[in-house]
Amino acid sequence: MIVDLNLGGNLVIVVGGGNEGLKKVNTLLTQDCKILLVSDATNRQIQNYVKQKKIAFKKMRLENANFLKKYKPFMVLATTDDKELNRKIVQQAKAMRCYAYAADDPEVSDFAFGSVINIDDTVQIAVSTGGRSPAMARKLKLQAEQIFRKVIKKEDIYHIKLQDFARRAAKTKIATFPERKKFLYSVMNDNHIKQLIQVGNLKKAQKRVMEILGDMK
Ligand SMILES: C[C@@]1(CC(=O)O)c2cc3[nH]c(cc4nc(cc5[nH]c(cc(n2)[C@H]1CCC(=O)O)[C@@](C)(CC(=O)O)[C@@H]5CCC(=O)O)C(CC(=O)O)=C4CCC(=O)O)c(CCC(=O)O)c3CC(=O)O
Ligand SMILES: NC(=O)C1=CN([C@@H]2O[C@H](COP(=O)(O)OP(=O)(O)OC[C@H]3O[C@@H](n4cnc5c(N)ncnc54)[C@H](O)[C@@H]3O)[C@@H](O)[C@H]2O)C=CC1
Repeated sequence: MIVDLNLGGNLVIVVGGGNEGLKKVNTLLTQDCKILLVSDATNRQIQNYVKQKKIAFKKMRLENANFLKKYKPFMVLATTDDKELNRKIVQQAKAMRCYAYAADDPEVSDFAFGSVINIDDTVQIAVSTGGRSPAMARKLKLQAEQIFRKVIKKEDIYHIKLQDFARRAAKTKIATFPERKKFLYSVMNDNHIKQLIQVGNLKKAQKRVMEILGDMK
């Protein structure tokens, strides 16, 4: 089952600062969470993230998973190349009731990663083969990406941002679901809004949304 997890600003701990650790950090940086990386060594890209204060880093050689007890993570990702250590980390994380993942052990992980197309941090499209072939998931993602980047236009991204604005306003100002739904579709189909979005004028489009909302009362 593919779900879109809400990390809700919580702490995610990534153990291991190699290729897999970096991949996970890159994914997490598109999400709303705090990131702590624990590893005895890292690569340059990770060091850049630390310098830019995008992630916290603890340089540590681990023998076991006891260090986790000092934290209150929402999710723990074990990405070292030591299978035994990754397992201990997953066990400890589960004992602490957080989501646990090991890069080398789909059996014990609470979830798997899909191969994700990320368009402007606004639309995400995931390909999963359910663990059958990660390499094929990646290949299909690359094929699909060419198509999706043509189909999803800049205007669609603006419309999503405007819908976000309009739904928030609707939730406080329109009492029933059918009316809110009708309002959101009228925003999407409004010719004036379409024109404003074409020229990238989100501010004026928001003003027009509030006018439509006012007219509904
Ligand atoms: C189950 C899963 C759990 C998880 O880790 O999430 C998992 C597990 C494992 N992958 C392994 C190997 C490879 N993984 C990749 C690539 C990706 N792996 C990803 C996801 C997943 N990998 C989950 C299932 C997703 C699905 O089936 O759809 C992607 C999609 C997303 C991501 O990692 O973020 C990302 C592409 C991202 C992109 O670029 O778009 C490649 C290809 C390459 O590197 O070129 C290889 C080598 C070739 C191959 O094996 O296919 C091994 C080691 C096996 C061994 O030791 O031999 C394990 C562990 C095991 O199976 O035991
Ligand atoms: N899920 C997936 O898609 C994939 C999973 N893998 C698996 O992921 C594992 C990790 O792969 P890579 O990141 O490429 O390895 P890597 O060797 O690049 O990175 C391992 C990292 O763990 C750190 N580390 C190892 N032992 C440690 C300890 N005791 N204490 C603190 N830090 C420690 C190292 O310093 C290094 O930064 C591999 O075992 C492989 O089986 C590999 C490729 C894809």
